[in-house]
Amino acid sequence: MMHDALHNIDLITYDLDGTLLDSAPDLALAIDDMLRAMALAPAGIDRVREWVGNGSRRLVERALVHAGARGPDSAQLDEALALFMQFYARHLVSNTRCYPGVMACLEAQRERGIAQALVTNKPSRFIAPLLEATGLEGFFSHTLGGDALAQKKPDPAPLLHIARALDIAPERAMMIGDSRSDVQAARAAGFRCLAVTYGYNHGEPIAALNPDHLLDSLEELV
Ligand SMILES: O=C(O)COP(=O)(O)O
Ligand SMILES: [Mg+2]
Repeated sequence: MMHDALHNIDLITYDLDGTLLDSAPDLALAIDDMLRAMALAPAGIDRVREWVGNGSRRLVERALVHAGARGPDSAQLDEALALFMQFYARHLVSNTRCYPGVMACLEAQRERGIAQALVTNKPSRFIAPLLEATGLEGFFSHTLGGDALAQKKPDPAPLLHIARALDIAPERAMMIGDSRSDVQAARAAGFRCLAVTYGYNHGEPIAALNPDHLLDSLEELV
C-alpha cells in the first residue's frame, strides 16, 4: 500500500545533504583542511554536522567563528571559502554515502510517475559529480544548487521555480528534507513537508518544527 504522505502528490523535491546523502564526513574533512591551512584548530565532524544546511558560505563562516578567527571580515571569509571549495572538491566522495532506502525510494516514485527534483543549498558545481558517484544521477528532472537562484532555502523560490517549470500546483508537491530550512521553505511555498529524523538539523530534533510527516527512513515510501 502507498504511504499516506504520497496521496495526491505529483512532485517531490528532495534535499541533498542529510536527506539523500550522508556527506558530513567529507564536509568535515574539507573544513578541517581549510582550518589547518589557515593555522586554526580543526573542528571535527560532530560540530561540522551541526553547521551544514545553509550553504557553503555559512558553513565556512560558522567554522571560522568557532575557531576564534577575529572578524571574520568578508575578505577573510572569501579566502576561507575559496580554500574550502578547493579541499571539498578533492574530498567530495571519499566517505559520502546514500542513506539506506534512498535508491529504493527514488526508484519507487519513478515507477509511480511522480516527478522528482533536487533542491540543495550546496553550490551547484558539486551536484552532478556527487550524484554520479553515488548512483543517483538520472532520477531528477531538475537540480538546483544554493547559488542557482538569487534566493535559497528557507526562501520558497527554488521550490516554486521547479513547480512552475513542471506546471504542478504547490499543493500537489512535497518537499523532503532534514533541516529547518527545508520545513520553512516547504511551508512558504505551500508544499507538503516531510522530514527525515536522521539528518543534521543543527543538532536539534526536526520533530519540533512539526512537519506534515516524519520518517526514520525513505524506505517507508517504497
Ligand atoms: O550545503 C548545505 O548547507 C547543505 O545543503 P542541503 O540543502 O542539501 O542540506
Ligand atoms: Mg539538508
